[in-house]
Amino acid sequence: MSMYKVLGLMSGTSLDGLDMAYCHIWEEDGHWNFSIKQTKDVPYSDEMREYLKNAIYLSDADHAQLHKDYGMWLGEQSKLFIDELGEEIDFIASHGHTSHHRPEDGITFQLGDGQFLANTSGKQVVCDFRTKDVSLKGQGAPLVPIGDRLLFHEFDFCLNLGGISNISFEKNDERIAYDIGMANMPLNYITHKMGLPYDENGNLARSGKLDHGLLQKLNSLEYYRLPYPKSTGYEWFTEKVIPLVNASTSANIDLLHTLIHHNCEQIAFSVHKYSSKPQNKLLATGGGALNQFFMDILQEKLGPNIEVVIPTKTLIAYKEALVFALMSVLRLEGKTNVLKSVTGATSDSCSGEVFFPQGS
Ligand SMILES: Nc1ncnc2c1ncn2[C@@H]1O[C@H](COP(=O)(O)OP(=O)(O)OP(=O)(O)O)[C@@H](O)[C@H]1O
Ligand SMILES: CC(=O)N[C@H]1[C@@H]2OC[C@@H](O2)[C@@H](O)[C@@H]1O[C@H](C)C(=O)O
Repeated sequence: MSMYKVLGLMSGTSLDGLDMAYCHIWEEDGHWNFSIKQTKDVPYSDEMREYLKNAIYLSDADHAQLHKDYGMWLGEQSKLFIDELGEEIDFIASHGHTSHHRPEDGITFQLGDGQFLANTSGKQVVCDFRTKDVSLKGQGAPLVPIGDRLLFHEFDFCLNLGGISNISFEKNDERIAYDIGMANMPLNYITHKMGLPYDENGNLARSGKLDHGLLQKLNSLEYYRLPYPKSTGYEWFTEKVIPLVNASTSANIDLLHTLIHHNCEQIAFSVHKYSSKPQNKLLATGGGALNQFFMDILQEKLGPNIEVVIPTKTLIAYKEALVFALMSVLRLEGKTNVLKSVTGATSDSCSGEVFFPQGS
């Protein structure tokens, strides 16, 4: 039995910062196991957040520069964390930060150059986990469901509430997953206007009231009627969601309240459609699981037959970094780490580019 010591790096759509999870991962009797040994969150400076957020609008030259600079920054942060750990690691698994995602045009791009990351950290790196799947006509997302299947099989549904919400579950022995819609992205859009990073615990949303007109317009968005496989991102949010939110004259707290109801209705719609047992367990992770009002409304909309399980804060915040660590192990063992049943690609794949440190 080999035990891998992996540093997983994730930068999500909420743009809070870099999530780092040092994990032990091993396979025993045909089952994958994990232990998250230590974690670190490096918040982005306002300047860096703006750069990453606007990367989609950069010129080719500036985008290439940011790719290299961010790769070096990831390497520096990894080196600092590894020094703090005081332990040797085997390799780094880096998701990077998505700047472009248009799978229908064959495009997905994660910032954070793997070679510069490897050179700066002095460690082997596995990164660029989405391109191969998109080249196979897949959505290139979500990727975490392979981890849901291999590490969290005791749950009927795995729901992640980051900037975007996504869900995964088994159906006829196949893993199915897709982005349901938005989660914290529009909530943060409103709280930023109020001068707050986010709505702690959902307290502001709880004090608001429902804007029925907005709820109905949001629920009517075409994306929700598309069949899976499907994925979404910042582009959909700016083009389709923001205009509806901006058109409402409701107070900010009412918008927060309504957006949470809307999210939970869409999640409940998916879960009810695909639940096949009398009693089901749903694992809720991502920052939204820390929003108590969100969790209360979710449980209310799901009803008593679906139990919402909220895990430790470590798993809530670092599950995605952990799964990219697992994906890198699978990549180096030459095993499938991206499922066509999830992404709609023409085949499963063993995805990720590998870089070895160069120079001294
Ligand atoms: N205590 C809290 N109360 C309410 N909301 C919270 C709390 N903590 C975090 N959040 C929300 O969760 C967000 C971060 O979630 P997370 O880190 O899972 O997103 P992400 O990984 O960037 O997104 P994605 O998975 O879509 O790429 C914050 O921006 C905030 O909106
Ligand atoms: C293209 C891209 O970066 N997509 C992210 C994003 O953030 C959440 C959702 O949209 C999901 O599709 C994906 O991330 C997670 C980690 C995934 O691939 O499973």
